[in-house]
Amino acid sequence: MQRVTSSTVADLFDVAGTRSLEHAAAATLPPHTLMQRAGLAVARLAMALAPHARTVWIACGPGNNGGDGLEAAAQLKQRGFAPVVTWLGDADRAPPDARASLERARAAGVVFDASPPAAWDLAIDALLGIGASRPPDGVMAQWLRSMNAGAAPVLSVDVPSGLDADTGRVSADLMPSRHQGGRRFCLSLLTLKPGLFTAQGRDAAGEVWLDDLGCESSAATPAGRLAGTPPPRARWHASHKGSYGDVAVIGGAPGMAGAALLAASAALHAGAGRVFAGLLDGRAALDASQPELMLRDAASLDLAQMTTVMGCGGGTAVRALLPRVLSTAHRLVIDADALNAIAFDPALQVLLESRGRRGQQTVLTPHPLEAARLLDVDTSAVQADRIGAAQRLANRFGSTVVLKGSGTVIAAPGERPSINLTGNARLASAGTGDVLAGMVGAALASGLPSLAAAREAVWLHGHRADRWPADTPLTAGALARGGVH
Ligand SMILES: NC(=O)C1=CN([C@@H]2O[C@H](COP(=O)(O)OP(=O)(O)OC[C@H]3O[C@@H](n4cnc5c(N)ncnc54)[C@H](O)[C@@H]3O)[C@@H](O)[C@H]2O)[C@@H](O)CC1
Ligand SMILES: [K+]
Repeated sequence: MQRVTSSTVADLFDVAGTRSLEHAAAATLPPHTLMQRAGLAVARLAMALAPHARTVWIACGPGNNGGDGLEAAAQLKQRGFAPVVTWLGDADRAPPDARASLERARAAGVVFDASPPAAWDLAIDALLGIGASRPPDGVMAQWLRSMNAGAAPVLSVDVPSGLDADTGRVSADLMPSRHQGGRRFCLSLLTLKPGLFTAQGRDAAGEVWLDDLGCESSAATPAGRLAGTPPPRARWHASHKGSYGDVAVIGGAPGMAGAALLAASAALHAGAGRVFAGLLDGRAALDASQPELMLRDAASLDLAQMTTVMGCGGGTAVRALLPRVLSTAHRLVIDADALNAIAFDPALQVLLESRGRRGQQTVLTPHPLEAARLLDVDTSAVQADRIGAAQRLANRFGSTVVLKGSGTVIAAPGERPSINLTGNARLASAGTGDVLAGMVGAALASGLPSLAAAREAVWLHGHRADRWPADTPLTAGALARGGVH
């Protein structure tokens, strides 16, 4: 059993992949073995989370997820705990593994009840796993809401009940409250599922653990991966500012210069050799607080030699520069208003598509609304399948795509999408996206290929937020400079 952290490197398997692994494993093992291993793993984690628990409420559903709960109840009871099971199944219709675990729980003397105990020290949610076919309702939903509202920790078996294991969608009324409720844990069984790490999945699951039940995962193709910590990038002693590349930030239309200056600052502090700010606000001549930044007229920059970060605070003015930038920029990060301009202009889309064929590296950094515009769908369609949306965008435009939001997805044509696990809700503030664009620019300018550059920058951006002191406000300016100064 292992805890999943932002450094974990692991494959992610969707429901179809997990099912085929389950079948392959079950075929080589005596009957009920997988469920017994699953139940034991749940019981062990439960004991570690609440070693002094007097009452453990285990809510079990009608299928094999419920079977895991019943097995865990038997194991806990045998170890001196007092599990109370509420089971929504029917002994005559339960799947064989669950029925065997039901017998074991009964034989162990587990208490079964029709309704939850008056109080509990740990709740185990074994209502639905990867077999959820519709949003929970009725008694099941009521029990989930009780768990969410209780002060005790909640341990979800395999996935939080009602979570779409492939996409991370959960119906809003079953999400834990931000203001009440205990800590949340999820023990994913056999495989890690992508939905645990993106969309609402991270908040619904809480701290994720994996038990592979002693099974190999080579019999299925992963749907994605957790890429873990990027490799450190060495700076040679015998190097100079030209060794780390030039970044040109183009954006900052009148009234929005701050966005471009944030991106430029982030590029500078992320290690770019030289940073030019090509502001569309002709009035800005010097940023006195950042004298290292070289302010230039955007039209005068030789983009073929540089990495360009395009769009931060660009407004509509950025549109006129895009044909030249898309054609000539050797390495390019496209953000914010530049993405919007491309979404509404088929001619720009053709220019973007052709970059890959010319060997030019491109990273798109949309948030869900920008991604929706580029895909000509609405935001909810993007959020309903973030991994699929990121991959479609990458394929459509021949670019690396960073789909921002909880569980940032990074996709590139022909590559397995990955989900980044650094970062937290403190990044939900103005300007942090501009900072990320600048950081991707610096990574690209160093010579990293676009996918590696995107992964490195996204990881580092979130990592800075994760290390941010709790008592210090996180501002984009300080984030760009690498921390609190
Ligand atoms: N068979 C085994 O030995 C193993 C099973 N495992 C567990 O089994 C789970 C998958 O089991 P199942 O395929 O039985 O699926 P689930 O137990 O996730 O759910 C399927 C059952 O719930 C019902 N159902 C679906 N949505 C519902 C809803 N909204 N409201 C009420 N009932 C609903 C279905 O009719 C079916 O009876 C995994 O998530 C995992 O927890 C794992 O432990 C691996 C080993
Ligand atoms: K569950």
